[in-house]
Amino acid sequence: MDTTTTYDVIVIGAGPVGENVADRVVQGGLTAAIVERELVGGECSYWACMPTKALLRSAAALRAARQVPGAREAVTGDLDVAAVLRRRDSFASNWQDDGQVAWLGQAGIALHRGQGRITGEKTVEVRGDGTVTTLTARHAVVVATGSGALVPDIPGLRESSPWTSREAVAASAVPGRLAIIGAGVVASELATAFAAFGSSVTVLARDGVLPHAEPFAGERVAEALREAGVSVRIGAETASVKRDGDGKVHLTLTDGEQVEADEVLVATGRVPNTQDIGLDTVGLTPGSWLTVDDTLRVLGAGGTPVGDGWLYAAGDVNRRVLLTHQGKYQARAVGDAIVARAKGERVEDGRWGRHAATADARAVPQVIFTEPEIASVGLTAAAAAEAAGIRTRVIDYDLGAVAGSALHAEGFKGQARMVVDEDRKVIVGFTLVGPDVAELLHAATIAIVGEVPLDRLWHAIPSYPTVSEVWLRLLEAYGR
Ligand SMILES: Cc1cc2nc3c(=O)[nH]c(=O)nc-3n(C[C@H](O)[C@H](O)[C@H](O)COP(=O)(O)OP(=O)(O)OC[C@H]3O[C@@H](n4cnc5c(N)ncnc54)[C@H](O)[C@@H]3O)c2cc1C
Ligand SMILES: NC(=O)c1ccc[n+]([C@@H]2O[C@H](COP(=O)([O-])OP(=O)(O)OC[C@H]3O[C@@H](n4cnc5c(N)ncnc54)[C@H](O)[C@@H]3O)[C@@H](O)[C@H]2O)c1
Repeated sequence: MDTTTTYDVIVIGAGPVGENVADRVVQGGLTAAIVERELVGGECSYWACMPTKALLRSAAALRAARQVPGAREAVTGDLDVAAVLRRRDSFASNWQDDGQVAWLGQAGIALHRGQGRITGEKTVEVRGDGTVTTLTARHAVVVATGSGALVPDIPGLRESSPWTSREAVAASAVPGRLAIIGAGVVASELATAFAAFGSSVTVLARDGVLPHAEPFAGERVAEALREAGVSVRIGAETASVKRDGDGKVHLTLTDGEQVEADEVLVATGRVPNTQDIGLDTVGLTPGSWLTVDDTLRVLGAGGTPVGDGWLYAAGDVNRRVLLTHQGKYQARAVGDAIVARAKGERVEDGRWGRHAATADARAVPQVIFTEPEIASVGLTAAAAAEAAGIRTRVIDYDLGAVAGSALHAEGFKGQARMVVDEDRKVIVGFTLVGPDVAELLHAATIAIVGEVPLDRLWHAIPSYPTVSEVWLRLLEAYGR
C-alpha cells in the first residue's frame, strides 16, 4: 500500500475508464492515485464486455462453420459448454486482478484499495480493511465509479434473488429454464448465449427487442432468437415474481399469464455508482447520474462547474454513453484536459477539439454481439429526423444481395441502412445487421466523424468480393 497521500490527480474507480484517465495524466507528467473497492479492471473486465463476448464467441464460430458447405461437414459435435465456460473464466482472469494491478505499477499509478468518498474540495477519503486514508489532489478528482444493474420495483423480484448481468455472466452452471426481464442489449446477448448452451429461454420484451436500435435490427434479432428456440414475448410486462421453496421462480405477467423458470435475469438498464461517494459534500445528490460539460467537468446546480472545476466524471457514471470504448475516449479527453489546465496550457474544448468528447453526441459506434450481429454508429433514422431535426434521406440495402455475403455464408441474411443529412450531404447514421458485421463498422465511423461528403465517398472503393461492397450499393441506390 502506497503511503503517499497527496497527488496531482485522484481517480475514484479503477474500471477501464478510471485506469485510462490515470494513465493519461501520468503520461502528461502528473502524479495519480486510483481508488478501487473491488477488482482493478472494473465491470468490463470481469462481468461485462470480455466475459460476455467469450460466452458468445464459440457458438458464433460454430454457427459460422455450419453456414459454409465443406466446413459444415467437418463439424461433427455440439457446443462444448464446459469448455466455453472455462474460456470465459480465463477471459475474466478467474476474477483475479493481479495482472491489472501489475499494469498500474508499471504505468506509475498508485493504488489505494477501498471505498472512495469525496469529503470536500479535492479531498477523497478511502475506507478499506479497517483503515481510513485521506487523499488530497493538487489539481483534480475524477469520478469513474461506473454503474450497476437496475432492479425495478416489481413486487417480489428482489426477494426472489434474481440474477443480474453479473450472476449470468459468471454462471458456473446453465439453468434449464431462464426467464429474462428486459430485451435491451444485455438481455439480447445473454439470451443468445444461454439459448446456445441449451437453456429454455423466455424473453419478456416489454418495450420490444433492442428498442434503441433501428427497428429492423430488433426485429431480425427477435426472429433469430425465435429460430434458436427462445420464447420472445413482445409487450409482456412482469407484475410480480415469487421463488418457491423448491427454488423455482414464478413470474406473473400483467395479463395474468404465468412463466416458470429456474432462474430469472433482470436486464432493465443501469444505475450510477454514486450512492456513497460523498456527492452531498459538494452540493450534488447522492445516487444521481453526474452531468458534465464536453471536457467532462461535473456541473452543479445552475450548470456551472463544481468549485473551480476540480471535479470531473467519465465513463458510465456521467450517462453520456454506457460503453467501454466511449468511456475510454472520454478518459483520453479528460486526462489531457486536466494536464493542459495544470500546466496552464490552452484547453481545446471546441467541437472536435483535442479536449472535448464531441463524438459522444453524434458518432457513437456500438456492436451488439447477438446472432445476427448489429453494428451501428451515429443516429438512427428516427433519432436523426425527430430528435436532431435533420432533413434526412434513408437508404436501405439487402446485405445478403452483395457478392461477398453469398461467399461468406450460405443463406446470409442481413440489412444495411445509411442515414444521410440531405443539407450537408454527409452520413449521420449507419447500421449493419448480419453475421460477422462487427468488423465492418469502423469504415462508417470514420465516414461520420470525418463528415466525408458523399461525392468523395464514391472514390472510396470497396474491394471485390467483400461484404464491404455494400458501401457501393448504398451509394448507387442514393444516386450520383
Ligand atoms: C453484461 C454487460 C456487457 C457489456 N458489454 C459491453 C461490450 O461488449 N462493449 C462495450 O463497449 N461495453 C459493454 N458493456 C458496458 C461496459 O461494461 C461499461 O460501459 C464499462 O464497464 C464502463 O466503464 P467504467 O470504467 O465507467 O465503469 P466500471 O467498469 O463499472 O468500473 C467502475 C469501477 O469503480 C469501482 N467503484 C465504484 N464505486 C467506487 C467507490 N466509491 N470507491 C472505489 N471504487 C469504486 C467499481 O468497483 C468498478 O471497479 C457491457 C455492460 C454489461 C453490463
Ligand atoms: N455489446 C455492447 O455494446 C453491450 C453489451 C451489453 C451491455 N451494454 C451496455 O450496457 C448498458 C445496459 O444494458 P441493458 O440491456 O441493461 O440496458 P438497455 O437500456 O439496453 O435495455 C434495458 C431494457 O429493459 C427494458 N425495461 C426497462 N425497465 C423495465 C421494466 N421495469 N420491466 C421490463 N422491461 C424494462 C427496456 O425497455 C429495455 O429493453 C447499455 O447501455 C448497453 O449499451 C453494451
